[in-house]
Amino acid sequence: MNIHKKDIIIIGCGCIGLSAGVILLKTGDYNVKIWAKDLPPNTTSNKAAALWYPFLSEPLDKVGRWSQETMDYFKKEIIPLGVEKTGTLTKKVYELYRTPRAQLPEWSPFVPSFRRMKKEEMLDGYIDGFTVEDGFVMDTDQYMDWLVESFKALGGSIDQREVVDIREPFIYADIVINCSGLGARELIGDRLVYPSRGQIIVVDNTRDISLMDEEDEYQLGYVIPRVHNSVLGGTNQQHNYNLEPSKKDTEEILDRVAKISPQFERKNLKILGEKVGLRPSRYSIRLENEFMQDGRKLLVHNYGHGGSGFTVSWGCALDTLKLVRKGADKLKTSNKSDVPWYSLLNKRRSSSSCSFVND
Ligand SMILES: Cc1cc2nc3c(=O)[nH]c(=O)nc-3n(C[C@H](O)[C@H](O)[C@H](O)COP(=O)(O)OP(=O)(O)OC[C@H]3O[C@@H](n4cnc5c(N)ncnc54)[C@H](O)[C@@H]3O)c2cc1C
Ligand SMILES: O=C(O)C(=O)CO
Repeated sequence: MNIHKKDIIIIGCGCIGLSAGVILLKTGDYNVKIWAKDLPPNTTSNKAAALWYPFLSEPLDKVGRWSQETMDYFKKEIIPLGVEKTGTLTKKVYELYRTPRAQLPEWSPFVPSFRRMKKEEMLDGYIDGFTVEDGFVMDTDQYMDWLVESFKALGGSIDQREVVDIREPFIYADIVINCSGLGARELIGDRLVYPSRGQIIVVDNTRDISLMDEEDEYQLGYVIPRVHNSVLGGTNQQHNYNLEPSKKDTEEILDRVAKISPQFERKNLKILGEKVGLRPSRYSIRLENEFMQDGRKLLVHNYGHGGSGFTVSWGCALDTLKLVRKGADKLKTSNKSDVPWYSLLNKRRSSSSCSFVND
């Protein structure tokens, strides 16, 4: 531990916490430790498909910028390392509709390669759609393992431990990053974050294009080709905490993807497994500073990424660094005569009493 660097504790070892940790460590200004209840492969992040595509997350203008910054980071820092290392493959993506879409997605102005699909690209049964030429997909287990390796190679350390009281990590660090995903509901009492249950099916063959039928944002049909297999999805069941795969959902997903193209009819597929994850949904991704303990401690919130955690991860990590820098400058130095931290423990706090500082 280098005493000239500021100590930071990140709560959470999903794609959000790990990306933030890598960006902070790359500056050379911080000692970074992750505390997390669950480690890969037992995080929501490991249950994701995953492809780069803004989905089920707000606010769409910021999601647009964060998505483009993430795409730029992948192109510069990750894809050149090769698929064997990172499990990341570039794959064009088609978003398909059976009804006309007058409006372009609000995030699209931020993504130069975004365009409406041409007639000749359309699949049977669809009349409208969008495409991003330089999209990419991650085999999430392989990608998460690479993220952990990268974080540790930069000097980061990971403790598997649950944080029951948000004030605990502040005993050891003046700056804490809250990347707890759905856990923020309990950790800081944010009842605005809730689960959107997603079930996926892993099948044996890979394909050349990611195909997403989001005609109905709850009855999803998508095929996401990955390195060694493809992922079929999916479901979007809000406030559903069931982590067990459901036979009914599997059957309905297979019916929906068969409608995308006859090549995905179940007779042509070999099911390798099913996964369920609870997307950390929130009306808006929370990425902001909160000053604690009379301004002597800084809590940076980075959670609530819904269906786009991977898609915005590096953009949000870069903004986390900006927030840390801005917040650290404003921290009051703790002097010894201050009230000791444990005397605050009997003052229960609800999130509504937090003083949010939007930087
Ligand atoms: C089926 C499915 C498909 C998806 N597909 C895509 C996709 O194609 N593209 C995309 O961009 N996104 C996709 N997503 C969304 C993406 O998975 C999430 O947005 C992302 O995983 C959120 O990352 P996270 O790090 O915030 O959360 P998580 O991965 O849940 O990590 C949270 C971490 O915080 C820890 N934690 C929580 N509370 C505490 C506590 N009190 N003490 C200590 N540690 C704590 C947890 O243990 C964990 O380590 C998909 C999601 C699902 C379910
Ligand atoms: O199911 C999801 O959350 C997606 O982002 C599509 O892969």
